[in-house]
Amino acid sequence: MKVTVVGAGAVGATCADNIARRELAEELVLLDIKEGFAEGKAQDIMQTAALLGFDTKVSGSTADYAKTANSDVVVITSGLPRKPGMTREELIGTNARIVEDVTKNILQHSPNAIIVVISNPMDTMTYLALKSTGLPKNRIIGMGGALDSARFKYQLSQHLGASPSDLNAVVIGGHGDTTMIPLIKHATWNSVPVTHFLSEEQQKQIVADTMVGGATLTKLLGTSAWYAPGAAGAAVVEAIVRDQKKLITSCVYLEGEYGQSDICLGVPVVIGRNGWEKIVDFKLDAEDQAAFAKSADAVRSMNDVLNAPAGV
Ligand SMILES: NC(=O)C1=CN([C@@H]2O[C@H](COP(=O)(O)OP(=O)(O)OC[C@H]3O[C@@H](n4cnc5c(N)ncnc54)[C@H](O)[C@@H]3O)[C@@H](O)[C@H]2O)C=CC1
Ligand SMILES: O=C([O-])CC(=O)C(=O)O
Repeated sequence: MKVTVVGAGAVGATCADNIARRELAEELVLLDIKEGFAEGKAQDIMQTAALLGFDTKVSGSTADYAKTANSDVVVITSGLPRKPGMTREELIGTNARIVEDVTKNILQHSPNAIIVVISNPMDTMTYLALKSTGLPKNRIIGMGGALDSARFKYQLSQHLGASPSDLNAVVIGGHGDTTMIPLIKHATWNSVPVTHFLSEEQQKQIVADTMVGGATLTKLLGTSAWYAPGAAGAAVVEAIVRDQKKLITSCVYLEGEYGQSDICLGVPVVIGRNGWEKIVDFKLDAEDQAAFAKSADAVRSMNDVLNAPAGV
């Protein structure tokens, strides 16, 4: 398998590092627009091979897309990250241009690639990637739910004193500070509902802290996070290249599922060699369904910015 990661910054390089050390590809190309940057990151990762014992061949490229030719999976992380006090949505103007340009270049050399979009605002960038390329919908996957669900499990683990890997919990909806929906009523600690252990107050706190997980780290770091985002991107790549049929909440194109159409939003999907292969459209209660509709409204108004005359 050949994987390309576009953007060799914090998230792209961390994602590439995870892919290499877990040998998710035989060949891995890092590409960046900044002269020499991707080559440098690739060499640095390759110099861990003797220490960590992996055989993935990692190389870098300064915007030479020919080197990415025939990639099976392409992860797009190119674009600006937010600074403290900003929302992800404020990145739309610059990042839309970058994502549209990168996707076009990628497909010229890898027409069959499955594309994993990470750049923010991710729900709108996923929609843009789909609409601007006209690719079959199953080949465009936005990564947000994998990360938000991992953060949800982290918050739950802190309150429960539980191992995060013992927890089952998902976040659906948009990947925004106010649009994500941590489904706490469905979360379990090895099959026992977490609501059994937590007060109403604690549950509210966990949901609120999960929703601003990215903003909290941005404030602490001065830029947005990369370890968990990079690992979450690699988890989606792993599900594809190993044809795992994993159920991972991801941002995909909806055509009536969860009552929404013509929008990309986070829902549980089965991921395998064909990209996202199936949406699991399970019945939400009235409260969660209303939250999903509200989340869709917010993402749809961001998508509308793409077509606005003064937009991108
Ligand atoms: N979906 C998610 O869950 C997450 C999304 N993000 C988003 O991922 C993106 C990247 O974040 P970081 O890696 O922290 O930023 P960064 O600034 O460290 O790296 C971005 C890289 O993109 C490169 N780049 C810019 N334009 C390019 C182009 N046209 N072609 C190729 N490379 C180009 C830059 O040179 C830079 O090296 C941001 O938009 C951020 O908001 C970050 C974390 C989680
Ligand atoms: O918070 C940000 O801007 C980056 C991101 O999407 C995340 O870490 O969830």
